[in-house]
Amino acid sequence: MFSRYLNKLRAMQARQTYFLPGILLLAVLLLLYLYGSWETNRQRTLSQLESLATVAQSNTRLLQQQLNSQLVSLQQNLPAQNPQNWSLWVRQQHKPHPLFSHIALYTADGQLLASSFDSAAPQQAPPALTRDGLDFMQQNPRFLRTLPVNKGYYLPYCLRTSHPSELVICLFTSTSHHYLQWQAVDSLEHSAQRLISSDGIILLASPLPVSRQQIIGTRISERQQQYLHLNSAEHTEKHFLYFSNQTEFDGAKRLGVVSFDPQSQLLQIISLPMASVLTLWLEDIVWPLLLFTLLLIVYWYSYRQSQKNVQQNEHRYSEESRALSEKEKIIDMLMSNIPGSIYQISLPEHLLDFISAGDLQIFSENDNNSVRHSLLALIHPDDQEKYLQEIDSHCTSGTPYKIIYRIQTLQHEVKWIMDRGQVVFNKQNPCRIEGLLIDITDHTLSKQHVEYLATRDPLTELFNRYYFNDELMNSIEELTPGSGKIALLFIDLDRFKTVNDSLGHQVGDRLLKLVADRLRHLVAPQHMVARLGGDEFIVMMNKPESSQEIEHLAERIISAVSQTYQLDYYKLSTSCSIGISVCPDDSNESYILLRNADTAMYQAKSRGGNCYQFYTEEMNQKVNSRLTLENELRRAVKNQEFELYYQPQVSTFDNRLLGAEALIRWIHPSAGIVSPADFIPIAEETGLIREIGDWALLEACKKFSEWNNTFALDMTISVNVSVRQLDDAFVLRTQEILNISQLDAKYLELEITESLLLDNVQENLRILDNINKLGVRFAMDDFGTGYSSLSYLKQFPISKLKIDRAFINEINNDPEDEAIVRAIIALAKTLRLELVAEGVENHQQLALLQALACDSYQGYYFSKPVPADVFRQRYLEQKPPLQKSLQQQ
Ligand SMILES: Nc1nc2c(ncn2[C@@H]2O[C@H](COP(=O)(O)O[C@H]3[C@@H](O)[C@H](n4cnc5c(=O)[nH]c(N)nc54)O[C@@H]3COP(=O)(O)O)[C@@H](O)[C@H]2O)c(=O)[nH]1
Repeated sequence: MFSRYLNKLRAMQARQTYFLPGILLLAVLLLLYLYGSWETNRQRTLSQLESLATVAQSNTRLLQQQLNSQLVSLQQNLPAQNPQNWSLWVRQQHKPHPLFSHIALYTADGQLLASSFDSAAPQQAPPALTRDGLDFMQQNPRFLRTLPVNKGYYLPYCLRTSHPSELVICLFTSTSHHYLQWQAVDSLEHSAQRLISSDGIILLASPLPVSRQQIIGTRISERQQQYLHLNSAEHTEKHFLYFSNQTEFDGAKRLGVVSFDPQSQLLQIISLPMASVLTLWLEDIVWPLLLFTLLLIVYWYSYRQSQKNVQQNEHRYSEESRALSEKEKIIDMLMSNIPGSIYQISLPEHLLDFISAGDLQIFSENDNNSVRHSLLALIHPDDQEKYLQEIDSHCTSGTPYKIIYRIQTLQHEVKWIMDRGQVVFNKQNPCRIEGLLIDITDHTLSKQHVEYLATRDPLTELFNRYYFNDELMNSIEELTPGSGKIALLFIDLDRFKTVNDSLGHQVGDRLLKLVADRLRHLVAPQHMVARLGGDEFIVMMNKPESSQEIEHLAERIISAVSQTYQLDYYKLSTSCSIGISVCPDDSNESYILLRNADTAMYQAKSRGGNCYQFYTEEMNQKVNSRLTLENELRRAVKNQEFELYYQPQVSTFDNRLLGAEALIRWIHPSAGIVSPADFIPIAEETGLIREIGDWALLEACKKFSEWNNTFALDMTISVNVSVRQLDDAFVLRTQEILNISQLDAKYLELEITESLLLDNVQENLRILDNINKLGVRFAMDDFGTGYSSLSYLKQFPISKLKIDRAFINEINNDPEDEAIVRAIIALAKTLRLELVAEGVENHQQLALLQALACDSYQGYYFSKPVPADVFRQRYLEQKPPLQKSLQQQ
């Protein structure tokens, strides 16, 4: 659209530039035409004047001839002797004649003798002849100076006669005689005739205005005489042309023809006023002039129209230009905001014809834009082949394409580019590419970073579990029969939890990083090491040569991990347990391989750790039975398959019932009673312990509330609490249970295992304190088997120690056990803690405990754990005798 206006405007402007030269040309042509027509008209007028002059000359000659014959006749009639009265003779001779009106007779010196004019009135007689004419005349008749007579002018034609008196006879023709009065011919109106004697006297001027009559008979100016060559010897019969400067006669500018008649010695001038010449010329040119004017008007009109159109188009052009520049600004702005650069490339050279600035700074402002860069040269060498292959394929298909490659900018920056373009064809030949380059560097780098994060463990920067799983599955898929094996080495740090809990997570994290570094350096590049989480690592060995190679790596890992670690303020030692599974020997499924390696690792742990263990099928069976148990336990929770047994706690000295420990039993529908030793660990691992523990606590509290009330007792109930149950919710739950059961908090004692309590000291301490604030007391179970830290003992709100069965069992035979029990009793006394000895099975044990002043005991010696109704019936309804013996059992 815009270019159409522009082309139109240029064409119009071009046409306009021809207008002035056109006008000039027309003017020149007009001038040439005018000049030509003027010249033609002038020549024609002159030629007509020439013709008229010729006619006038012959008329004059004719007049002369006739006058000559009259003069000759008068001369012949002259009397030989001078008469008395010449006037009479003149009257006699004077006869009417068409060519002259009067006769006069002069003396040789020009004095008038007589005339046919009225002599009575002197002013009506011709004046004397001047000498100039007479001297010149000789014997030949000729016209003399025109004379004024009686208010008129007469042209005398005179003959110096051969009379002895040298008389001169003159015939007078009035200048107003019709013969002399110039008759303008039709073809040349307003022409005038002048007769001038050879000595420059104006003889006749016809027509002549009255005001100019006095010039008749006068001599023309010297300048005119020279002009007419009157004084030269060139008087031949030729023509002279007058132009507009001839104003001698009537003051009007004239164009005329001068002919000199040597015979009559007269100059005959035929002229036309310039005004008439001009009129004739104008008549000639009027139509062409009108035509030209019309042409000019049309030309001018079309010029004006064209000018108007030019102005209109200029206006439109400027409007369009403005709109275009606005659009350009918008497009520039849009282009600069486009997340990329629009480009055009010529094929096959791959030279950039155009590339918008956009936000893709491939070229700096200093780059010479006139230099056409090759996009191909900018593409990273590693990506060029891929780029060319793509372009080639799209040169055939012509479909839009999307290629991602790197470019090196002229500032040596590497950018990731998404190139979305299309090949453009010219007559089915690929000629160029048009497209959009989008800078996806940030996106690609962040994607790479995300991919890195997605595949890496943030702490150790080893591969993470997800990436490892993918790689394991891929490796298994690629494995073909006979092509080799894959070995998984499942690594778990021994007692890492203790490090974490005792030295804090920061130290634990640093230890994990150091372990990861050692693994990274140990494992060859064709293998892979990853962190599964926590203190679990895994190594995937790709196609190990033999089981020896696997063992060798496992040994090296164990050795490396067990080397001392130097942390800022700590020197730490740890070890690891490794479980090994092999594909395809142990499984072709990645998750089974992992599970098997895990199982084997647990086996290694159960062997004391710091060793490796290959997976065996038996391990799996064990795991399977455990899984079965887990499922059944879930069902048991759902179906309330539990029952509480109660084992009495009695005074060492008099068997007085002090309280009881609630011990859970699982009444399995088919297997019968299942020991808590078998299912509590699974309940703890699966989290089912919360539900089970809550149930046991509620049940025990309800039972003892009931029994204390019913039998007006002061009995304490001890309930085992797993450390997995300890959280803020448990505090609330305990309060709630006390409320529900209406048991006084002072009768509730919660048993906590020492070793487990120390796993998360601060948190556990806070929770125990909160429970203790309810009035609930705590007993430390299995005391002596764990760390037996005195500082913790002081910190925790413990009111009772339960001496572990392991020390009581051989107390009578093993002095060390006795010494330990003795120490525990002393400690409890010092700290003012109650004491219960567990697992008292015989009298000797009881006796020794009595000797050691242990307050109370619990054990088969007095009673095994019994169901509630048995407990009620046996120990509440029937009071047991003091110092009950073994026989009662
Ligand atoms: N978290 C919970 N743990 C519980 C609960 N109920 C029991 N348990 C724990 O299970 C473990 C095994 O308990 P159990 O099979 O009931 O064994 C207890 C006694 O029967 C046994 N005992 C008592 N006297 C003797 C004895 O003279 N000889 C002998 N061989 N065994 C005896 O000791 C177990 C009581 O131990 P403790 O709790 O440490 O006092 C056991 O660890 C229970 O704690 C529960 O509800 N929640």
